[in-house]
Amino acid sequence: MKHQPLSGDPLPSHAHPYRSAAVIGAGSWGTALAVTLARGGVQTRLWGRDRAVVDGINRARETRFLPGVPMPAGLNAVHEMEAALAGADVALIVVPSRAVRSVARAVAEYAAPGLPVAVCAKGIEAETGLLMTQVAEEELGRRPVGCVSGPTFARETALGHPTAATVAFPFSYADRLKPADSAAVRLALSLSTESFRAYVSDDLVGVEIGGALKNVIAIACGMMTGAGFAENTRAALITRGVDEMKNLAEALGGRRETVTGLSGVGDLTLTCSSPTSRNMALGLQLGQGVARADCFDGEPVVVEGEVNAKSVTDLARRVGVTLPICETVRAILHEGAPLGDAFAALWARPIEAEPRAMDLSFSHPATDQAIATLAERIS
Ligand SMILES: NC(=O)C1=CN([C@@H]2O[C@H](COP(=O)(O)OP(=O)(O)OC[C@H]3O[C@@H](n4cnc5c(N)ncnc54)[C@H](OP(=O)(O)O)[C@@H]3O)[C@@H](O)[C@H]2O)C=CC1
Ligand SMILES: O=C(CO)COP(=O)(O)O
Repeated sequence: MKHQPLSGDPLPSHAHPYRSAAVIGAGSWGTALAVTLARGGVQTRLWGRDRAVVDGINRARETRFLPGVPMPAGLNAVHEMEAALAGADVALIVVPSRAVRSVARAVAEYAAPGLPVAVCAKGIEAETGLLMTQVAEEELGRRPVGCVSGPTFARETALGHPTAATVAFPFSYADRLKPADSAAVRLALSLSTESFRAYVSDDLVGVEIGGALKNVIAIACGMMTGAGFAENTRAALITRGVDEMKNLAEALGGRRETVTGLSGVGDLTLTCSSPTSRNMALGLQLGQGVARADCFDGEPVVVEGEVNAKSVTDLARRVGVTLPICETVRAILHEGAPLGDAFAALWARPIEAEPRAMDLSFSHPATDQAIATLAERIS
């Protein structure tokens, strides 16, 4: 039953959205999700660790994370975890991936037994190689843990641009008997408004691997674009990136077809297409030759693909999957490889079959000279 896809039917009409939600993390994505829930009529408490941000939301009804977006009625910010979780029907954890474990631990202290928790961070834990939901599960004990993922720039979501995302939770036997009561269906309904559509999945691995890898591949797209290459290059990276997602998802027990959905191809397309993406933006700057310390004018910015270039390749190596694009980004960001040489080597890999099923036994015709020429063009 574990890997049986849900049907494509509409969600059960007798399902009810949650009445109240706690959103843990008052940055740009946490606030955008809280705004979305509140607009749909869910009483929403947004927990932030920065008192000034919390006060700004409650008093001025605005936040520096989403300038110009008014906070709707039904959304209140709090600074105490206990207050955020009191009476909540569902909780969303929306902090950077490196903070998910400590925040989930704090949530576990006050969350009601059985409270469903959705993790909205994208990444793999560096120290353990665990998916974000697995990290949260370790801290949250017997509470159902799922995720929300998809092509969702926070600002566009908060401004009400039509947006879609996937809500994934494991589907137990009881959930299959009564899908209307499942956390996935109820959270999807809670998030759905006239501008936000939520789809439902039971394939957490497939969904989370898409979210973790797309950031790394977006850095690659940015690097190549920044170095002066154009649309052919970006399309190749996106398409071969999908292959990397599928292979890793499958090796970890996820489904290849999940990768073709919003959380995989959808998010990869978004993130690799726009400098609004912080991952793409980092790649663009590095490709233009800006030193890492000077990127984003030296401001600290959450770039999940940077740390995850290492964690996803560590994980892939452990399960015997090769991720050539992610390995290239890792080599540049973490192993001091010159950008031009690393991308030249990526393009000079042995010729492969597409799709994988075909066996090819000849080797790549590229000579050392051809590699050197491409490396020179990039650097
Ligand atoms: N922004 C987007 O468009 C989207 C982001 N995401 C994902 O959401 C996650 C969060 O990103 P995003 O909201 O954009 O990041 P932001 O930088 O906008 O906000 C991060 C928030 O997390 C808080 N935070 C950081 N570390 C901790 C910690 N140890 N304990 C408690 N709070 C902490 C920050 O608090 P402080 O300000 O005090 O540092 C801040 O409120 C990432 O994994 C990202 O990939 C997913 C979809 C869309
Ligand atoms: O995940 C995102 C959109 O879906 C946000 O992308 P960035 O973190 O690259 O800005």
